[in-house]
Amino acid sequence: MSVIVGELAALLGCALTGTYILWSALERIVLVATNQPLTPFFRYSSLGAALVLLPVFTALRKKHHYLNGTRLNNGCQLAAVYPHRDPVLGIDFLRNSVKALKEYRLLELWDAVLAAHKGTCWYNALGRWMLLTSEPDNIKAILSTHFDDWPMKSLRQQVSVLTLGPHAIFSVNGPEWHHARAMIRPSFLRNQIADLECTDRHVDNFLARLPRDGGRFDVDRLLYHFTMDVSTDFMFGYSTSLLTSPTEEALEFMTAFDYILTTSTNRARLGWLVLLRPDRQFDEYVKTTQRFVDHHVSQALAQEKEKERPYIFMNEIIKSGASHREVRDQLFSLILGGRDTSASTMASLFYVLARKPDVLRKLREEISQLDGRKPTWEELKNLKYLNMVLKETLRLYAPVASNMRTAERDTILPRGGGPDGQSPLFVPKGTDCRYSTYTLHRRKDLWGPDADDFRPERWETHRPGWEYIPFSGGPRICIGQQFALTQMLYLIARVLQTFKDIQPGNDEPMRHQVGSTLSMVGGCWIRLTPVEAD
Ligand code: HEM
Repeated sequence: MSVIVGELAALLGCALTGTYILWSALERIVLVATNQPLTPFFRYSSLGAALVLLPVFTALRKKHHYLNGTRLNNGCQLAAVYPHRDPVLGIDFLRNSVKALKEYRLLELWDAVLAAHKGTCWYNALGRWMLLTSEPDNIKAILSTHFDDWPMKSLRQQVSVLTLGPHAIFSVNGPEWHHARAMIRPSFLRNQIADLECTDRHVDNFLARLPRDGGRFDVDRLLYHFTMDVSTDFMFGYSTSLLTSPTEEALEFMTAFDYILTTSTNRARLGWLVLLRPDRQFDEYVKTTQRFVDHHVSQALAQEKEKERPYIFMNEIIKSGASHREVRDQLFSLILGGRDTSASTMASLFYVLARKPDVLRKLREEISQLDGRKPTWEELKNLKYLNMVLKETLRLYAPVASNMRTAERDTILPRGGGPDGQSPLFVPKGTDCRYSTYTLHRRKDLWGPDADDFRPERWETHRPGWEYIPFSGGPRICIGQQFALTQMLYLIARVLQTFKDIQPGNDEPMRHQVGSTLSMVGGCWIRLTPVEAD
């Protein structure tokens, strides 16, 4: 009933404001053309007032469309609305979000909002109404069952275009995305992913950098160097060697890569306002990263470079017939997709291991089955407890902690409507929907009362569905999932074979900065005791 009343009121509002705007415009046109007013009520028309009423008219039209869609689509009900103090622009929510972001508790803020609104609600972001959800059924609809309704647009796409280029797999949708995915897929299907030789070389370099004297150090930075070295080696057959002897070119690339990654999210948040805030450094660094990738692509295309390994991702992509530009954008996507996500996950894991002696002890017991041998790929997969520990890390500290999609057309989400949030929800075309993986992975109704605790043992019985999406799900599921898991399992196993104890290097609480991936504030400081120190 309230939907019908609201719909009628919105329709009436639309009719009144629309008529006034149209009439004022006509009055002005007729006056200019004939020097005569159109009606005797001319003096009540005003172009200024019409301009002010235009956004009101647009808002009422959208509201009418939402209410009408809700009424006409069987079972749909209205979703909760965040109780804005400023419902026009939502400045209050923006201010809270910026404050929370600065205090490293943005994810907790969204968590509280979702808890207060039964898992789904509307909020106003500078005049644009957006959905926030942590409902597994909604996430499944967005990523899988209604995949075509929900392309990757808006902020996330803008970030990708800015940093990776227009052809990058993260920047495109529809046929272009199918094409990009098909181009990359063969690189990941090969059993070379299970070939640990390349990873092993970089793990050796990583282990060599770890202090053996029990001194505290920041493992976070070394992990980012490790993932960059290993990614570039797999992609180009040339490693940045940041852990050993980086070239000038590699250091320049790393500096540029870090800068554009940290600033791109903020730049994309500005939308078109970005034109008013040019950042020369950003543009320069984008060129630096492109030059770096270009250089290696050109070498491969000219086949000047002797193959150091039989299998290099770049050569596989080139074989697909892709243009130089496409190869560059995809390779850069793969480096971006792989470097920070894996490093962030492993940093969180080290932080936890330094504070969970029980987990560490169990892990070391399991690893001791290898009798000090380096694990093979099959052995890695059989280290059950290690696999559970990694799953639990990806649950609590999923590096891609939230994500967003945009409704391409009017569509329906299965949950979020009605007072209990369990009815279907009509979603108008153009709506941005943000989903919080952070909240989803910590929901007590889905994970039990100990959802906030790090408890790898839960994975003995838990068979996850859409309540667990560290690698996303559906057709756009992370293409590098197996590659990433193998690298991480291998590195952790080798560290535990080399060091018998991990201790915290400071008393700092774990805090994460939210960018395109999570990064640990202040790094991850630990102390290690080598096995031979008995
Ligand atoms: C812990 C490690 C990783 C995590 C948690 C992770 C997570 C994710 C997530 C959540 C997505 C979906 C993004 C979206 O739809 O907006 C994604 C996509 C993707 N990831 Fe990963 N990722 C990891 C490692 C890697 C690695 C190592 C690579 C490459 C070597 C990689 C390459 C990609 C690519 C290319 C996509 C885009 C797929 C598409 O759009 O079709 N990822 N990843």
